[in-house]
Amino acid sequence: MDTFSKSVEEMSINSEEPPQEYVVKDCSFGSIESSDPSPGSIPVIDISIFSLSTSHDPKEVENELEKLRSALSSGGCFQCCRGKKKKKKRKKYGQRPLDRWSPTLDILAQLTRFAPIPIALYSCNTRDTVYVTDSIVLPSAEMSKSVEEMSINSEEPPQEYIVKDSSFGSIQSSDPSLGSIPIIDINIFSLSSSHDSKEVDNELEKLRSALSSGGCFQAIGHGIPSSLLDKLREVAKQFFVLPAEEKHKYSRAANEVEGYGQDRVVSEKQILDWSSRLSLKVFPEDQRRLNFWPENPSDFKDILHEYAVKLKGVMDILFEAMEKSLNLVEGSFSSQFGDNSLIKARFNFYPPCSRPDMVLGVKAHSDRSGTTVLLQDDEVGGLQIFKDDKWINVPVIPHALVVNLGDQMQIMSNGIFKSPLHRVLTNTDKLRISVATFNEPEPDKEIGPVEQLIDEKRPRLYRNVKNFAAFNYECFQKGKVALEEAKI
Ligand SMILES: O=C(O)CCC(=O)C(=O)O
Ligand SMILES: [Fe+2]
Repeated sequence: MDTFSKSVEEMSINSEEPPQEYVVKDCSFGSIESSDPSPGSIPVIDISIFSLSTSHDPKEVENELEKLRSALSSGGCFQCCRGKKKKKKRKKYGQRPLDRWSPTLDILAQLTRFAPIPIALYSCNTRDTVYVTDSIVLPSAEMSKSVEEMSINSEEPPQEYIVKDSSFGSIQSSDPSLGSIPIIDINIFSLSSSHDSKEVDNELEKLRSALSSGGCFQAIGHGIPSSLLDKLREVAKQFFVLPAEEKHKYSRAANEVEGYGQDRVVSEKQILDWSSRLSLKVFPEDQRRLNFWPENPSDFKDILHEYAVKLKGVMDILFEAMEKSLNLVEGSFSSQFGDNSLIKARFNFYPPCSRPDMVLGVKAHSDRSGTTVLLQDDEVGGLQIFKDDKWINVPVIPHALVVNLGDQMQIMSNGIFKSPLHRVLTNTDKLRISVATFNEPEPDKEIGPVEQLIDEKRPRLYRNVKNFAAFNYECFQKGKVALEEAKI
């Protein structure tokens, strides 16, 4: 089977010769043993001194700051330790979960108050050793004001938010194209419905056509009570309008996805989105990190849980219908997600913006998920899908759910179903809320085009992939598009 190549762990265990893709041309760096160890040439800095909560005397702080300035302006690198703790026996292999770095990252974040430097640092161990596990970038934007604050003061968006050569106009001025996103009654697909087979076939054909053209439709008849959808939007709004200090209790770490915050910044050139988000993993249930689930409003957790359980049922109906619409064996898609597939919820909050002609709520992207189900705001539009070479508005239908496919379904369907490019426009006077839920395969499960969809007329378009989330992130950092990179 054609797969992404073996992991380095596998090759190492078998002492295999590294394949061509790993070989650095014209290499002259030798192995780690043969390079000059130069002990002491990378300064070691005790960053706990910079923590706001410590009581070091100002002289000590100044000394350490000077060491920091000198390290960063010479080599641009240092090893950090935190206090003078006893040396603990370190595990031979394996990294700490990244959330354990958070206290260190917080101190590093505080550093930018002292030193206005873009810090590109690495996750650090508690004592003297820098493990290069995942680089984090804390450019000034990440530390600066939130979009909520700027919106309240009607501030002009800073440079980092301005989309160059923007021509998207504001939502009011773009072509409404009502009706161009199909509406599908998914109740017809549920086992308990009593529709005749002709009706079911018609709706399956509508589904196939929607997903293989725009990759998107509005689902009605999904069975989730309207009152629950209203409550979900309401608790989301209540959370986002809380004071900043309250929301910051749930802030995500700079190098993590879960929690409250703005864009995860991976490059200095990145244009920022005019939105705040709260991202939470809801399934598998035992992987929930409840410390990120807001206590305020008090019914937030229960409502999200209730919605998530119902949504899982909707996803099951959708998978079955998608398989049927392509005459596939039952489970062709769903079995690729595994028994412990992930569902992540992302609450999006778009405050009004004084320059909707130059700033986007979310820049154009396709979702990396398998399937995304989106609850839109009940009044304010903004979502646009790129279809037939133009951006079209997704109309607001208060109790419908927008279904758009993600990249992994495009791969599994061998390119028959589409993962649409979409974006969100801002507006000058109304805030907008949406709740996106992303269904993804278990990270360790290999996914790939369903064999039944590969033939001479339609050869295999994509390789098999594992952990598409990580692959996608890697590509994003390099300015590449994961779907393109997964092509054969
Ligand atoms: O807010 C929306 O309508 C869409 C949000 C979105 O595309 C996302 O969260 O991936
Ligand atoms: Fe999206």
